[in-house]
Amino acid sequence: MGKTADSRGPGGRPDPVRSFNRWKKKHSHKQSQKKQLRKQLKKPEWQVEREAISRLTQNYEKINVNEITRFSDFPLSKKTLKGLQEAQYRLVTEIQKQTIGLALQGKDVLGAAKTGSGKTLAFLVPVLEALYRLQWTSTDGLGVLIISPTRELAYQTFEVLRKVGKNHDFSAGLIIGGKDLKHEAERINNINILVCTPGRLLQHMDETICFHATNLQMLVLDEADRILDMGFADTMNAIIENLPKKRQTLLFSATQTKSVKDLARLSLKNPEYIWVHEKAKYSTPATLEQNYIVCELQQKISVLYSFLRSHLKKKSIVFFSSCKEVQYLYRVFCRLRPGISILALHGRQQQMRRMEVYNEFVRKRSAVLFATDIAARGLDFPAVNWVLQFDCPEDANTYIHRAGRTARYKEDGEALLILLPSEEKGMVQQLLQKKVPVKEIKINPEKLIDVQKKLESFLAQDKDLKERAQRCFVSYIRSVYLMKDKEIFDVSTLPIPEYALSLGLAVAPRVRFLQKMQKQPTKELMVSQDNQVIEPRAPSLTNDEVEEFRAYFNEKMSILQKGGRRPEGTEYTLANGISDEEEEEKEDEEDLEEKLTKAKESQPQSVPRTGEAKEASGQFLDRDEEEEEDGHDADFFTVKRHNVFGLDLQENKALQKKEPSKSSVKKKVTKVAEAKKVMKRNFKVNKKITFTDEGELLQQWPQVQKSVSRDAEEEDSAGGINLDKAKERLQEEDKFDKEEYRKKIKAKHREKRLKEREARREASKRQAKLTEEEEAFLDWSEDDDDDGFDPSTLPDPDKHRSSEESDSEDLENKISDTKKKQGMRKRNNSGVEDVGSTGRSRKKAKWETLEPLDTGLSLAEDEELVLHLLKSQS
Ligand SMILES: Nc1ncnc2c1ncn2[C@@H]1O[C@H](COP(=O)(O)OP(=O)(O)OP(=O)(O)O)[C@@H](O)[C@H]1O
Repeated sequence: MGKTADSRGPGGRPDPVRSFNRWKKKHSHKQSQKKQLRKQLKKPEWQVEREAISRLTQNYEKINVNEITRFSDFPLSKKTLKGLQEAQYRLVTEIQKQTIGLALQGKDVLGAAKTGSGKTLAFLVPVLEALYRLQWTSTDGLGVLIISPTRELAYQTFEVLRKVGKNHDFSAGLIIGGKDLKHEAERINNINILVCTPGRLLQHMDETICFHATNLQMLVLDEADRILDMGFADTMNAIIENLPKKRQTLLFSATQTKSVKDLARLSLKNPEYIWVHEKAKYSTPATLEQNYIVCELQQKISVLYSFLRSHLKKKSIVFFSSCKEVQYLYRVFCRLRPGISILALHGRQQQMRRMEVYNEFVRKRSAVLFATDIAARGLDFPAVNWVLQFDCPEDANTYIHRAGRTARYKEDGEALLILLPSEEKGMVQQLLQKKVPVKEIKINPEKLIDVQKKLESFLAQDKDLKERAQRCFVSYIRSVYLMKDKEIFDVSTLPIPEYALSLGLAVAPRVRFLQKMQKQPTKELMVSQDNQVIEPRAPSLTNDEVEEFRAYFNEKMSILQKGGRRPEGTEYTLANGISDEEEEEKEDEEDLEEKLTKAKESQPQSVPRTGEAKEASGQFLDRDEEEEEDGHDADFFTVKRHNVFGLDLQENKALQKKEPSKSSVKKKVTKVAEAKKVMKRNFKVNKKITFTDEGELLQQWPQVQKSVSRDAEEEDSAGGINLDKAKERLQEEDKFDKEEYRKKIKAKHREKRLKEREARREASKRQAKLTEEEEAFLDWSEDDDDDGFDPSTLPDPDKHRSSEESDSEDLENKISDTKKKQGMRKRNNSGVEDVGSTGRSRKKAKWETLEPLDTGLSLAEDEELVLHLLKSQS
């Protein structure tokens, strides 16, 4: 009130002086604000940014998880927020809410949350902010490493990063292999955020000059439990060695590792464990409906076909345990034409094809993707309705990841697991332990469409398909054999012949390790010392053995992928970014498995290999196995196994010391002993005989001995191998061969000489003819002078020239012949050749020997004549 009275002048009118003062005050305040703004605008961008950064970092400590519902509730840079908004990310998910704040504060974080809950953004947002805070530029080099277990997952993460981080100025790169290493190497040094697979990253660390991670600020492991498991152990150890100790580390997965050992490897500093759904009733998304069916192995293909026929409008992923199964069944199902488009994704495809399939499946509204476990983790295909696990997953974690390809981020989805009767109890138990709610449902037998006959007819027409079926068969059996959990996976309970029939094969391909395995129980009975009857059981590998084997396999594959070259002092697990999961499906997997079987055999208690000869004549086909036989390393289990764990030299020695008894017990098999064994068996080599055009008999293989001592050898062949005599014989044979060779070479040279002379003679005849023609032409042109000149009547200048050239060559040849003869004579005289004088004499001879020599004699006679002349000259 008083204020109003004051501001008014007499008569209630406003006091103009006071009003003016008030206006002046307001105006000057506005002016000063404008001035400040103008001043700020003049500031360099980096300074404005720095001030904004300092305001943000001050707010980091004030983050209250309970108050956060949106990304904008976090103190994030405008660039990141803009990127998130443009990609339609506004509200945060639980894992994002709980981890982003901690990560912004610079803490090491282990985050676990159900599949499809948004873990990718939970680490990408802190990644962008970390580099923004430091005002990172391309000249600062590599700032963040994001490692994914598969190429597809790395690609997907990279795409999200590009989308969300598009307003930032950092450079991001994707290094996943399958591309030219050089091409990548040229760009890798300018990358600030690198999304990669472990193998390819290590390859660059080792092979790309100038590539280093010394400035690294943050390491992110997506699907951390997978990356830290045995399959990637060596690669990851080597990568970590190349990283600075002072850095921030973020680990994310739906099934997080709790292994202290793993975490120690990463040297985490007081990490924050965030298990979002630890107390949840189930470990899988609430919107995911999960069922399983139990059916016989031989029914599975028909079940799958019937399933597809009844879900034609849906988008489904079908998981198989091996690559060869995917390859075969994909082809067969394409031929069966179920009425839905089928795609296949596995580790043996070309990178381009893999990318095509991935993008195609993302785009499709209804389709079915046949895949191996390379598609099990992290992939975010939109709107997948069904996940069907055709083969039982190796453990509950794999189940969770596979099933998690559907029902992602608030969407619904269904998962169906197909179990064999022998797998049911163990697997269901494991799933329930892991809080996975699965219910059994029954197949309606009336709706089951049997496709076996169709498959049989396909295979009868197509040999290639049949071979694929055989490989698929062996591959599946092996995958079961190799499974760690022997309570669930028992290869001896599989209905082998029925399974083969269901694939369309009339006869089951031979699976060598199975045959050997079946023989083993007999041996066990034999070695039983306390006269107790031991139940025959399938020999199974211990978990450790399987793990060792897998790790060894990875290592081997990486070397193969690098073309067999392995830089000294480095231990690769994977190369070209091919994940362990992919590699498990490679052909060499089988090679190694076979090695494992062999290694087991080589142990003292293994079955003696008496049945080998019988097996060799076995009626069954097994191409893969035959290939695997080659190049097997008998001692792989002892020597290579040490490498698997990256033990240092001391440990190696210690291990070797511990095992002297084993090696001394084993008798060393020399080549001689092997040969004797073969001789005892009356082993006969097949002969390859061919006939010449004249009907003459020629033995091509094995080569018949031609030396003189052959008879002698035959005489004492009864007495076994005499090494000295064998050596002598070899020497004789060698001499004989050399002599033969010399003769052949001589004959060849002679023939060549004769041909050359013949050619020269021909050339000189042609020359004579041409000179005649030329003269005739000149005469003719003079006669027809009035009719005008027709150029087409001219002789071809090229021809003419070439004939001239050939003449001059001819001439030179002659000269060189003469020279040779002279040279021969000279050598004969003095034994030393004077290069200078030869050159001069050549020049001279060129002008002297112009006339072609035609004596009218035969070549041999010519030669003799020349020699005679030369002799008489000397
Ligand atoms: N805050 C968000 N708002 C909206 N959608 C989101 C959000 N966060 C993530 N999503 C979406 O959720 C889906 C799953 O996210 P993401 O792939 O990160 O899951 P994940 O937890 O990594 O799954 P997985 O364990 O299978 O790897 C994606 O399609 C993603 O776009």
